Amino acid sequence: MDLPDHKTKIVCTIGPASSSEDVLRELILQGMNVARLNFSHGDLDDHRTIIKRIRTIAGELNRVVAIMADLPGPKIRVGIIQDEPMILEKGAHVTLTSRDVLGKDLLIPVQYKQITDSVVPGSPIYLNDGFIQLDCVSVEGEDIHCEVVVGGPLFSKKGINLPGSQMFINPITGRDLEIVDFGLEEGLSIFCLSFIESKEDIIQVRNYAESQGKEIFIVSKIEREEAVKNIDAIIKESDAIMIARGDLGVEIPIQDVPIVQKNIIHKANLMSTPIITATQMLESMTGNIRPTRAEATDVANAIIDGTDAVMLSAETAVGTYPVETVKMMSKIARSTEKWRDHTTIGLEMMKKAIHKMHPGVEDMISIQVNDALRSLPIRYVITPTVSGKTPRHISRFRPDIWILAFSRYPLTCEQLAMQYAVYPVLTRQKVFDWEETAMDALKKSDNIGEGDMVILTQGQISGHGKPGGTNLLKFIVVK
Ligand SMILES: Nc1ncnc2c1ncn2[C@@H]1O[C@H](COP(=O)(O)OP(=O)(O)OP(=O)(O)O)[C@@H](O)[C@H]1O
Ligand SMILES: CC(=O)C(=O)O
Ligand SMILES: [K+]
Ligand SMILES: [Mg+2]
Repeated sequence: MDLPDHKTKIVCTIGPASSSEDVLRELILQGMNVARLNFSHGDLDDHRTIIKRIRTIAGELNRVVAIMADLPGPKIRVGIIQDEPMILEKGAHVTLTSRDVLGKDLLIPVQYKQITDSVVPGSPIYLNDGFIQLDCVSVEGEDIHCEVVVGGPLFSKKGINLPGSQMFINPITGRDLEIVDFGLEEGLSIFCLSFIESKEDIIQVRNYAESQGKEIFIVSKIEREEAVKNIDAIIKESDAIMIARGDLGVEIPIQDVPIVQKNIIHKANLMSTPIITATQMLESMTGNIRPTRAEATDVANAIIDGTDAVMLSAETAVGTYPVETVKMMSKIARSTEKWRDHTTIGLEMMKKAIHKMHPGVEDMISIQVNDALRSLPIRYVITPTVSGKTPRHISRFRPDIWILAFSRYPLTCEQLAMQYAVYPVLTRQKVFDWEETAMDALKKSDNIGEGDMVILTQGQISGHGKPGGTNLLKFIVVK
């Protein structure tokens, strides 16, 4: 077992800068655990090729690399601008139009027919992740006349945000479901839902996959005010959460993003729901070999907040230094985790909060394990798992040793790839004696020696041969 030197997981968006075999291999070697494919960009054939390539290389390197399909959702975009960029000057008058035209002479096509119903005079309209701001002056047929409040260069296909305006598109689009079909055909199980507002959006996609006999793992992206309001129900219904700060930082006041991030991470930790912090983490490394101090600090703070994974977007999709960026992220993670190992603040807070909920057997097991880790020289926690639940429960305390999650299920292993401190190990055959299997694997790879102590969690198999919940802890001293 080739255990990494940091326990925070790294998600990389794969794009033109990172889809070659060489770069993918380096990304994996430097610490990428999850490859994110953004289906807002690229065509399906390209994505299919990249999926195959990632699987081949991960297999060669004997690493678990999860593949995550990020669905476009109802993101509104600018159409095609003829002479890019179109320069929008402060105070200028421009026209957005839902007509199917090429963008030129301060006329900007928009790929959302009902934009004329969504906005009213006075509505703010943000372009390009909020870098450009327009105010609606008047709506006339299919045209919206606007004044530029904050100017800048505008390129084709950039996103449009209409915070506070009523939207007339369902968060789950027909295109999203087509991509779910494609993903299922390619054997993917992890899907990110963009711009969802309530748990019903999650249920809709889950039911859609179920109607095809497939179980999927849903990462709910929090990037709308409505989703922040409904966060408790959304976490309950989701398999994982992503704080998608790119759109979120335009949809809600940017100064609220840090606190929303902290609150959502804490809630997700309590529910043992894996959480990804995304966007602009090392943004300046898209073009520079080193990040800013503020960016390095942002990555560290997200880890201290309790994030399971940190995500790279443009940095790895289109940046000049994709491999160096992942390397930098790994280094920041390692350094931050070293500090965490000397503090018990997180553990105590989490224990208190869990006792206040209605803890179950697995909650108590996870507390016991983490208490034991503090008092005994334990090297690993071994958690045989079907669904991934037990390793997730233990992981939320952010232990300083690895949780080795042995599973027969490849999809469970993939889904655990985004979980802090969890190292998934795929077992090829049905295992009857987990103690023997796990100890053999550890000894074979020199991860353990005589006198070392490990914890094994186990569940009982019910009369029907179905696995029950974990309810046993065993302390093993290696002989
Ligand atoms: N498969 C791809 N092909 C081409 N460019 C890509 C691809 N994936 C990402 N990119 C580029 O990388 C940039 C950053 O990626 P990111 O996933 O954050 O996209 P986005 O469109 O800003 O976000 P989202 O659609 O998730 O809200 C994008 O603006 C796009 O230019
Ligand atoms: C990742 C993403 O969609 C965002 O940050 O908006
Ligand atoms: K997307
Ligand atoms: Mg987004």
